[in-house]
Parts: sequence; C-alpha cells; structure tokens
Amino acid sequence: MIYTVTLNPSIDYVVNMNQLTEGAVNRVNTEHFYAGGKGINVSQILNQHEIDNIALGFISGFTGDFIQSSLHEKGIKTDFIQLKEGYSRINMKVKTLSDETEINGSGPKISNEEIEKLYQKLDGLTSEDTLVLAGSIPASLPDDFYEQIMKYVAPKQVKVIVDATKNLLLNVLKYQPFLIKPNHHEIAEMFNVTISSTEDLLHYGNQLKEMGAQNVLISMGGDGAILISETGEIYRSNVPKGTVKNSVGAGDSMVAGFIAGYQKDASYEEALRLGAASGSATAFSSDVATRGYIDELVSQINVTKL
Ligand SMILES: Nc1ncnc2c1ncn2[C@@H]1O[C@H](COP(=O)(O)OP(=O)(O)OP(=O)(O)O)[C@@H](O)[C@H]1O
Ligand SMILES: O=P(O)(O)OC[C@@]1(O)O[C@H](CO)[C@@H](O)[C@@H]1O
Repeated sequence: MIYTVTLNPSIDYVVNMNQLTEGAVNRVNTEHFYAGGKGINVSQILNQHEIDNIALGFISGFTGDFIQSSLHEKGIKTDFIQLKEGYSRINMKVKTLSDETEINGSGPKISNEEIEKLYQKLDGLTSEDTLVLAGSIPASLPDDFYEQIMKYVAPKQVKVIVDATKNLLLNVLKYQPFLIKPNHHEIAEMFNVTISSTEDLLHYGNQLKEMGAQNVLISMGGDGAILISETGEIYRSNVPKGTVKNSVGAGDSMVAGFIAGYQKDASYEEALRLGAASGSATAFSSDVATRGYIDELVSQINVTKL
C-alpha cells in the first residue's frame, strides 16, 4: 500500500484576477476551493492512475471537514487524525495575467498525543509499503520531524519518498530515501549556489545521490525534468504543448506519476514519462489533473538518455 503523509493539509483557495495591487481592494474574476497539501495532491493523482493509496495527516475544524469530504467524493481513501483544536489552513493562490502569488496559512497546533497517533498508524507498515512525505512541517512540530519518521520506519525497510525543501530534505538523505524531487531553485538554495547549466544541475543532483538519495528527480517547471536514477542513468524529459492555468501541485503530480510509471514495470524511463505528463497536465488544469488529460499528454513526452 502507498501512504501519503500531509502534516499540514489545506483548502487551496485559487483565484484568477487580471492584476494584484498591494494596499488596494482587489476583486477576483473566478474562484475555486480545492483540497490541497502536497501529500494529498500525490494521493489525488495516484488515484487518477488507479493506484490504491491512503492519505494520512492531521485535519481539524470546518476546513478539515471540507478537505476530508472533498477527497471522499473523489474516491480517495483517508485515515486522517482529527485534531482537537484549531482549523486546517486555507492557502490562497492568486493567478494574475503575469504572475502566481501564494499565501500559505500556518495551520493548527498539533499536540504530542496527536503526534503519537500518527506513529501508531505507521506501526503497521512493512517492506511492501511506500510512504510519501511531502510538504512543509507545521510550526508546532519539530524541524526534524521527517527525519524522526524515517528513523522510525527504517527497520521495516519501507520505501520512502520525500518532497521537501532545504534542510528538511538534506537531513533525511542519511536514511536513503527511494526518491527525492527537488526543483532546480531548491537545489540552488540547498547548496547556496547559482545554477547556470545542466552540468551544474547534474553535479549537485549527483551530490544528493552521494549523500544517500537513491533516485533524484529534478523538476524545472516549464523546462521539463532530469532524473538521476539509482543505477546511475540520467534521463531528461521535455514538456508538452499547453497553456498554464495553475501550476500549483505540478511537482506533487510529477511524484505521483513517477510512482505510477515505476509500478508498471520498474522502468525509470517510463516513470519519468508518466511523471512529466502528470506534472504538465496539472500545470495546464485549474485543479490537479485528470487521468484523461494525462493520457492525452503522454504521447508528447520525449524521454532522452543523457
Ligand atoms: N509551465 C509548465 N509547462 C509545462 N509543464 C510544466 C510547467 N510547470 C510544471 N510543469 C511540469 O510539472 C513538473 C513539475 O513542475 P515544477 O518544477 O514546477 O515542480 P514544483 O516546483 O515542485 O511545483 P509545485 O511546488 O508548484 O508543485 C515539471 O518538471 C514539468 O514536467
Ligand atoms: O506549505 P507547504 O506544505 O509547503 O505547501 C502547501 C501547498 O502550497 O503545496 C501544494 C502544492 O504543491 C498546495 O496544494 C498547498 O497549498
């Protein structure tokens, strides 16, 4: 079974407007509410690929109810821990003619007792299971929470995938995650360098591998993605034609597509192809992508070996 963990789920309030003016009353052209959070997005796209999975994490309040019910309406299995206090956050995503701006909430406080409940859910995991840890760690949890989880499940040899930024990611590498998916900006930030070529990306991507990651998938938004596989092969994917509607969740969709492609026949090439199609299909949709659209884009994805 695949378990996704979203420590800080959200309602993504996605609005479109011509322009955003600071210090003024702005009015939107369109507005949509979606269940969000990186692990939850991974679950949604896995579901589109008909891959059985369960979304774990913490929810609370009326916003938490919305998140849970909208996932259930889409047929996504959840096993969230209901927090006693607070509200799941609302993350505002503003798409204008020229930009995308995000204002992400901080989320509710999580008590030690509630953290314990998450560990109890992880107790049943085995080497047959995959755990996806994705997204930021809420302020009420320790910064090394992903590390703690990975240490906890390490004896069970669970396959772990981590999509997180900076130190959160660097610190888990010693537990040899099966896959990490930084984007090119995150790589530059992690190593405090300027990336100006594919060679630079490969250099730092290989360093992440040497530090413990089995597979390193580097996404580059509209410039596609590069995979450094555990066997040392390097693949690059292009992006298909389309118009970006809302790129929020493209990275999460890529992770889910990668898992789906890899599950087919353990081919990294196929994993990257389906990952790239899933990422772009979400970038070209207002919500996360549908299977129909992903399938439509797959034929436009070229994966080349570098
Ligand atoms: N503008 C775009 N046009 C086409 N494809 C895109 C675009 N943006 C993203 N994608 C696809 O989605 C993949 C992941 O996108 P990106 O690199 O933006 O991830 P990310 O930074 O983790 O995104 P997010 O945090 O918004 O989920 C890309 O490698 C590409 O395949
Ligand atoms: O605040 P975090 O946890 O870093 O990111 C949360 C978030 O921006 O990530 C998803 C897109 O990747 C959205 O659905 C969600 O709002």
